[in-house]
Amino acid sequence: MLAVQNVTRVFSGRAAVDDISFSVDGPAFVGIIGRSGAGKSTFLRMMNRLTDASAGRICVDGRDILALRGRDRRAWQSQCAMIFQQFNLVPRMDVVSNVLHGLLNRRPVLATLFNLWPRADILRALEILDRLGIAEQAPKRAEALSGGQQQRVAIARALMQDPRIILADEPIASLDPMNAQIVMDTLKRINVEDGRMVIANLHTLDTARRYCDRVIGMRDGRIVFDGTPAQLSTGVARDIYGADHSFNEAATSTAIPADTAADAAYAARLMA
Ligand SMILES: Nc1ncnc2c1ncn2[C@@H]1O[C@H](COP(=O)(O)OP(=O)(O)OP(=O)(O)O)[C@@H](O)[C@H]1O
Repeated sequence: MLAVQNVTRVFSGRAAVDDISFSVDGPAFVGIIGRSGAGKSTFLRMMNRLTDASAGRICVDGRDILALRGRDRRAWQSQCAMIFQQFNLVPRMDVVSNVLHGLLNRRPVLATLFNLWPRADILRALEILDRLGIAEQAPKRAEALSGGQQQRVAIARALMQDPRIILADEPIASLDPMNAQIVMDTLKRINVEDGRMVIANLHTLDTARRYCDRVIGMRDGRIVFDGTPAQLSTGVARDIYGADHSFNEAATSTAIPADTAADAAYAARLMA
């Protein structure tokens, strides 16, 4: 399904992503880990065609998406939705309108400018919000929601595009542990129930181990680990992060403290 072949991106003579290759056969949940500056965001941005590659190919079902131009490039961008650490919602706009903005490229510009959406689109947006457990937030301004709720709105906006692949760039880096779990559970549900591939840049090892089918470790633009969560030992993690023996996994943990069991139960209900 996805074949990344010798992809490189150079900025000012320095490779941010340096000749990386890997392939993914089915709609897996892939986590990319590595310390700051390893090249994780640059890779996701190349996948989404927000950043051009300097060399290489990214083939999806045999088609090199790096070669797409104009309308084909925009069509690809709507098939591969992006979720960001800072949610990137329009803060003063209501939630349902934010979700509808997932359709921006597919509806007449003038209509979207005046926030005039077909009834079927509005109903679909509400259905998606309901699925993600935040339908009651639909009329509120996005800025009135908690971080976890805002990230779920961003996921709903992504789903509105009906994408094949969801790219998530540090989706939980700004969230507290409980909201981080709800957002990760939501992404996992979409992966499992809808069969959409998820590729997520993650900054915590326990999250990568818990949610991913496959983990790719990057260091200085290169892939230095590609395996299952079970293979991601502390020693391997130390290599990926370029840390010495003082490297402490717990410091990167987003585990939920025991006294928030009720919140965890709520997250579990969402998964049911
Ligand atoms: N537009 C740009 N112009 C110049 N250099 C860039 C640009 N984007 C990224 N870089 C550089 O490329 C390298 C990789 O950056 P990237 O953001 O991909 O890393 P990352 O692993 O996602 O890190 P972080 O977790 O901090 O976002 C860094 O050295 C960064 O400074």
